[in-house]
Amino acid sequence: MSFVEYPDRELMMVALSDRIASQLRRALEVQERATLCVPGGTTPGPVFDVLSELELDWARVDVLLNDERWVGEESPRSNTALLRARLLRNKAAAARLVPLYAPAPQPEDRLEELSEGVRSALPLTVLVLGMGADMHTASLFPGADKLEEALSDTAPEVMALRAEAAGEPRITLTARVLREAMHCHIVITGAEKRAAIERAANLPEIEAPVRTVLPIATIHWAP
Ligand SMILES: O=C1O[C@H](COP(=O)(O)O)[C@@H](O)[C@H](O)[C@H]1O
Repeated sequence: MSFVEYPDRELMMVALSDRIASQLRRALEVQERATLCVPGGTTPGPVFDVLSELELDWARVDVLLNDERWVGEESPRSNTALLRARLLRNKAAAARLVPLYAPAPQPEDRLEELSEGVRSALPLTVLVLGMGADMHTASLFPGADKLEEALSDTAPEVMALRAEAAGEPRITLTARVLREAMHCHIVITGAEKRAAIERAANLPEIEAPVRTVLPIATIHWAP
């Protein structure tokens, strides 16, 4: 794992956006399409704002979330709504959204069709992950009901998980899909998350799920 420390958040968001865009551009020189996989939550909004304005052949980019909370887009907790509002606009409006939510009472009701869409966008060209202070990444939460399977090499690409800390049911890419990404970035802010990621490096994945991607990740941190 490599660790990049920035003096402030604004600088980090601009530098990371540039790096993501150049990795996508390079991939598009040698392949027809590229996939950008991004987190939801409170951290990535400013990266989305910058990225959405960058010059790129967005029409050849598939955009996919790491995970989704099982809520409709009218909910302020919808990661898909965040994507539409902050990333899939300006120049990036031409990108294709690979959905990780479809209206239904439970994620299992739509799991097969959503997984099929995800499979069509694999492997991930550029993976950007967030992390909670509890060391979850995507929706791989410590204590989640099917975490062991979701971390295994034989997991399906997408799973529905439930965890007390997660609130609503979740749908998430599994660890093996994350680990197969060509480029992997983790974006975190603040002292609490820095301490958490340092702790994660010495814990088993079942206690610190983010550890599963640390060998391939570049961590971007700002205070
Ligand atoms: O629930 C989630 O949390 C993590 C971390 O979010 P943050 O608000 O602490 O930045 C996020 O990466 C994940 O995509 C999201 O569903």
